[in-house]
Amino acid sequence: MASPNTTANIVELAAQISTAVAQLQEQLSAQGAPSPSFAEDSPENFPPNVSHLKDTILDATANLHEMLLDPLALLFKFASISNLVSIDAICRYKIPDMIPPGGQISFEEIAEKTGLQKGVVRRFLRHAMAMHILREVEPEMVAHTSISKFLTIPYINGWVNFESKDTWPATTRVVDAIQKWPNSQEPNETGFVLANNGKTVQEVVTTDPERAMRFGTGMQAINHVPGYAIEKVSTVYDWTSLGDARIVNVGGSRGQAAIELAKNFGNIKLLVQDGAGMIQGAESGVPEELKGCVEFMPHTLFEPQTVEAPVYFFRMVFRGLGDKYAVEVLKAQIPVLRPGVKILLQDVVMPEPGAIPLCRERVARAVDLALECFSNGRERYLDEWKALLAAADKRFVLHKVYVPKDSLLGILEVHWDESGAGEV
Ligand SMILES: C[S@@+](CC[C@H](N)C(=O)[O-])C[C@H]1O[C@@H](n2cnc3c(N)ncnc32)[C@H](O)[C@@H]1O
Repeated sequence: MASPNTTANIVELAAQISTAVAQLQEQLSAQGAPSPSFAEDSPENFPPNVSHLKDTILDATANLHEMLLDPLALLFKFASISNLVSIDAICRYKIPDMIPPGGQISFEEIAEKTGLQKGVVRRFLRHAMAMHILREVEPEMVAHTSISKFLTIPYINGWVNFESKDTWPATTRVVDAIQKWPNSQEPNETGFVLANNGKTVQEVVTTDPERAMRFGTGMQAINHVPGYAIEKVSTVYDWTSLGDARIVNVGGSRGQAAIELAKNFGNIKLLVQDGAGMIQGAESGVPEELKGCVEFMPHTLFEPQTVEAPVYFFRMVFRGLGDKYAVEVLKAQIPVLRPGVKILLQDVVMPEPGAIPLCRERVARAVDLALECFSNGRERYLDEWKALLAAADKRFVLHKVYVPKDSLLGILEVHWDESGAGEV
């Protein structure tokens, strides 16, 4: 199925843009929200009720723009690895932090503060400015845009660092890894491993605290992806329907999602399981009033589950695993499963081409390749989820899929059904 947007001609696209922009402006004005701009105080997000208009405009403008590019120009736009050079440089030297809010700084001063030659500063900055990151308000004087202001958030700066030092070198080796180990599902046969002297992500983060910190900071930035903020975990599923349930949160990291759920649903208790290193000291992050509602237990994904509970919750765990390992994790839960137990998988159900706005589809497909790069993990289409469950045991029955508006991070509700009656 081809993306429907590619069939519109330039006049139709221009008309779509014109109509949707007028509607967007009308809605923003009615809500007293500012018109989008690169001004440094421009809000990061639009009001949520205009997201459909934003999607329409982003898709139509992208299609119009890309339709007008020559083939080489289009390839250059998407293959342009030099973009990360200037972004890396300005973040590594923390240049956005040097600009006073509402003020400006000269190339000369930046050169003094960074120890770089002024010509080098100018080169990096003007490249970044061509992407709307920073602006030259008068010759050789630099001020913020909304984008450079965003880069002053410490963990966003940290995410750029992660992208430059960890993601980028590994990504350049993805196709090499596929050539070397075709169809591999092994976490030690990836682009990341080729770029890191044979070490897996797990080996790197458990032996190198500086890099572990970078990975952690990189993950924090995910909160800015629509639907991925930890606060959203409470809204994506009807947790009250579980009653006074005890939930085992497998691969629950340091309890971020569990704490969020405990805050909002006083009647549920959560046991967070993760590797011993990951949960070490995590109890101290549980707010006083939630102590006893969120507990921790060292437990690896592949060990047979030992805790009996009515609900098992996995958030963004399966996407990091190839099918072979994902099946093993499901099988590891079987010893404690009883009829009616729910297994909630919060992960992405990959959309078919054209099923969601192109701007979102591109993000989903980019993340899918990143999962390949880091661990031979993957996003899964609905039929692949079903096949995965069936491969583990036919008593894992998919009951329902919840996909929130504006996000792909949904919940697959799976029941342990000894009748093997099939999905609803
Ligand atoms: C992408 S993170 C998701 C973390 C958390 N569920 C969340 O949503 O923020 C994957 C989690 O799986 C855990 N994990 C990966 N392999 C594991 C293993 N073999 N045993 C235990 N935990 C593991 C990691 O430590 C990490 O916390």
